[in-house]
Amino acid sequence: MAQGELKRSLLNNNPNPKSPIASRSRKRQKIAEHRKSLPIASVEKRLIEEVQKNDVLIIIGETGSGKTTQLPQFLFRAGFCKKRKMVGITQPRRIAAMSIAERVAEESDVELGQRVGYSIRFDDCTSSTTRLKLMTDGFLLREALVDPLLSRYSVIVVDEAHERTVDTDVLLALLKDVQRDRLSGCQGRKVSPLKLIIMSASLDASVFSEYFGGAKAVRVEGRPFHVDILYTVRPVEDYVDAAFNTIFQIHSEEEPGDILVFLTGQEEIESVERLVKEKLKDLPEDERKLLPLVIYSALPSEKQTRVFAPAPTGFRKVILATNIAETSITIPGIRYVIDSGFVKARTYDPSKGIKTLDVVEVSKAQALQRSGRVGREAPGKCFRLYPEREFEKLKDSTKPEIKRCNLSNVILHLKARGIDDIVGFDFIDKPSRGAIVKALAELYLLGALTDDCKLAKPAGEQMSRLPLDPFYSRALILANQFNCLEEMLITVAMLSVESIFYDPLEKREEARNSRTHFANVEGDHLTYLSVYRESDELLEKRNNIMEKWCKDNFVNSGSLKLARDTYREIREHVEQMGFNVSSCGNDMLEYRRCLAASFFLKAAQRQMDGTYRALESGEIVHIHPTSVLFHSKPECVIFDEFIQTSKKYIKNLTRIDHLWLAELVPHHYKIDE
Ligand SMILES: Nc1ncnc2c1ncn2[C@@H]1O[C@H](COP(=O)(O)OP(=O)(O)OP(=O)(O)O)[C@@H](O)[C@H]1O
Repeated sequence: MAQGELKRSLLNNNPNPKSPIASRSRKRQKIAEHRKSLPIASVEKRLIEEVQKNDVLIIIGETGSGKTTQLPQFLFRAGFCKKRKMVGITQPRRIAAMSIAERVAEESDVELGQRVGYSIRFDDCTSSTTRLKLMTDGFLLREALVDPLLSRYSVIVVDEAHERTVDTDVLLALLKDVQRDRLSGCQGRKVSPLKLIIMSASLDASVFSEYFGGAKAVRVEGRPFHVDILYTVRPVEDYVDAAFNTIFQIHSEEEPGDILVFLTGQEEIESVERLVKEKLKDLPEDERKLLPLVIYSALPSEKQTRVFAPAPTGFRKVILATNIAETSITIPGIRYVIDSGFVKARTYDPSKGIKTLDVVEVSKAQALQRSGRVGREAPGKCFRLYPEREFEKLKDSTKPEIKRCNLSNVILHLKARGIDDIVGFDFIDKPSRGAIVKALAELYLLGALTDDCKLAKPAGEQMSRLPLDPFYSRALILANQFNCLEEMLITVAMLSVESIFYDPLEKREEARNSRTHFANVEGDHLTYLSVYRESDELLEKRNNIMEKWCKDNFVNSGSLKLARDTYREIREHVEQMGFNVSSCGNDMLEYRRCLAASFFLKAAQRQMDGTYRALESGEIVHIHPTSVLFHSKPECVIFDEFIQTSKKYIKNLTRIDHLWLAELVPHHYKIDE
């Protein structure tokens, strides 16, 4: 964003500049009073003293006690932003970084993007005057590649550390190094020491304390308002049904106030949204004032932020959310939370390269965070759709993501920072040796590492600079040689977002029929290319018909928009790397050969019985029903994803000639004798 440019209001509750001065000052006064009443307000002095005394401080406080919004302002007041230094506050999620920045700007009575700003992928709302910067932990990790000492920051606050995302874990490890390097005046530069604050409401402080050599932990006692926790008497048979019934029970029996419902994924959310809308049609006029809204990660930011806007007068909002709304954020007006007790969790089996997406029980820490979305502005209620005895049996916390994900990206990042001993690296929780070895081997085969496991030049360096899965980065580097970079940029952008197409359950047939004109016999990658190109032509004509076009073709408009943003960002990256973005025109053969050379570790061959064998792992797999190749079943394909749901499926496929593999990747494949 251009310096100083103003950002739209996310929360829709910024003072209207045209409103009378009196109302503005009333609002300011209200905010000031509210801030004073927060539990953290009474310990400002003590917290600042602790930060001054300790290089690493762990702060644990109840949800809503004011950690995230107040601590940055305390630090600003205490002088940590003097000499043009910044305080950086990281969040695991984009939506939290944006909405908290807006709240802190409002409380500080400054324009967003000036003293208080945020930086997330695709959206930089900071300026040269920014002193308090909210960002995702992934964003700070990338910044550390450019500025290894993070020299512009005096303090980094890592918020919601209990989530233990892979980015949080790697960031904490790097920050430990940065602190040491800054103390020892590394790289001949004099940089003042870096303070690190780790925060959460549901943190096992001992893990972090030990990791940082006995770091001090302080507790902020108290929460703003009481929350009633209600459990079911017996386990429910179907939590989606139970959630639906609870929404209407609250709507008819409880005092006014909005409802936040935690479900597991987009499909579930859409189905409850539909059910709610249908039921509302049958209700008498005066009982219909319920407004369903949805929020999940595949929605573009501007749609996600709709949940923050107040409901029209007399209406009650019911927000159907995934765990994206579980931590950090305050959605004004929420008085009731419904916790299904379930979440979708990703795991990865490195030996087979297979991802699993399972619906699993939440941990106690997650249940606590969910109930913590109420009781922030007023007393609230949390309806847990499971009995109390089931709650007691839940795991305390979720398994750290680093122990259940593909490590290629992490390793590439560490290598780019000059860290070569990955097995000996000081992770908070060490990933298994097998997972590390597998990722190292994969990176070597993809050309990112040399045979002595050093970052390969230039390919490995280029791959580490691209904010992408290493397979996609390789595809872009090769596409530069195959003269199909334009097509590959689109492909990678489309593959980087969640489900471009949506198939509503009751309209599955209609959805598939409406999309047949995009379908390409060679596979899904070319099909995505057609969708993108058609949307390009449409945008050139008229922007406002895009939504309708998406609806008619069952294209997920949110995902398409994200893909278009991703395209622009990656294009900028590759251009900065000196690549010339050329197109292969109609020569799709070269494009498919490029895909084969890029995804050669994800190739599968048809078997006599119509199933496929993944050449790398030897696993028997099936073409996913959403693929355009589901019926034609070509002899050999490359795929993007290997995922286990009801069966082992391969998704996003393109037909290739198996002889290409030996020709294009002779170091890995040999021609059959
Ligand atoms: N956007 C907002 N609109 C209205 N009130 C808000 C908003 N953001 C924060 N608040 C108020 O400020 C309080 C403190 O919020 P803050 O996010 O700092 O708490 P926290 O301790 O970090 O909570 P959590 O552990 O859930 O992240 C909330 O309880 C709420 O009363």
